[in-house]
Amino acid sequence: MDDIIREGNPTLREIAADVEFPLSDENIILGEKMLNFLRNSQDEVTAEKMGLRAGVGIAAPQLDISRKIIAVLVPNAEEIEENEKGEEVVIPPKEAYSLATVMYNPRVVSHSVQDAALAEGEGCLSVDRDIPGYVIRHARATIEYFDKEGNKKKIKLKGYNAIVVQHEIDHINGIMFFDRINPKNPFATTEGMLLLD
Ligand SMILES: CC(C)(C)[C@H](NC(=O)Nc1cc(F)cc(F)c1)C(=O)N(CC(=O)NO)CC1CCCC1
Ligand SMILES: [Zn+2]
Repeated sequence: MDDIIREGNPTLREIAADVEFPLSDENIILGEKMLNFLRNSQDEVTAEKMGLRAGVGIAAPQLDISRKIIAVLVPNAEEIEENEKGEEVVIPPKEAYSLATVMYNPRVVSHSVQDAALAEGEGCLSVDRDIPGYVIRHARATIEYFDKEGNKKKIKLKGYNAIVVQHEIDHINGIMFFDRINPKNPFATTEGMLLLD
C-alpha cells in the first residue's frame, strides 16, 4: 500500500470505471486492503513502522487502479475527563468510528445549497506539499453507493464525514482538493459557508 501514486500521475486525473456486480473477488479484496491500509495508518505503532500518515480515506485511483472504489475510516475522538482527584481520565468513544466502510460506485445524489470547508484546509495522501486555502464543498450531501454484498445504500452526511466522502468521490472523478480552492483568493468564503474545525 505504500505504492500510493502522487500528483502528476495521469491516473489521478482520469474518471475511474464503474465496478460491475456481482463484484469480482479482486474488487472485494481490493476494498478490504484499502480499509486495512487506513486501519494500519491510524495505528501509531504500525504507522510509525511503515512511515504512514494517518489516513481517513483512500480511493482506488491513488493505488493506480482506475475503478470507482473508495474506503473511509473516520475515528471518533476519545473524551478526556477529570476525576475527583483532578486526574485526567481518557474515555474511549462508544463507537470507535463515525464512518468505516468501503463504497462501490459512490456518487453524490443531492446536496445542500450551503457550502462547508475545513478551517485548516485539506491535504491528500497523493500530494506531498501544503496547499493553503478553503476547499469549498457541500455542507451536507446524500451519497448513493453499493456495499460489497451489492446492496444499494443511501446515506446523508454532514460535518467532517461529508468532507471526507466528497474528497474521496472527487478522486474517482479525477478531481484534486486544490481544484476547489479559489485561485484568486484561497480564503474567500461563499455566502453562508460553514467553517469546520
Ligand atoms: C492527507 C492526510 C493528512 C493523510 C489526511 N489525513 C487526515 O486527515 N488524518 C486524520 C484526520 C483526523 F481527523 C483523524 C485521523 F485519525 C486522521 C487524509 O487521510 N486524507 C485522505 C486522502 O488524502 N484521501 O485521498 C485527506 C483528508 C482531507 C479532507 C478529507 C480527507
Ligand atoms: Zn486525497
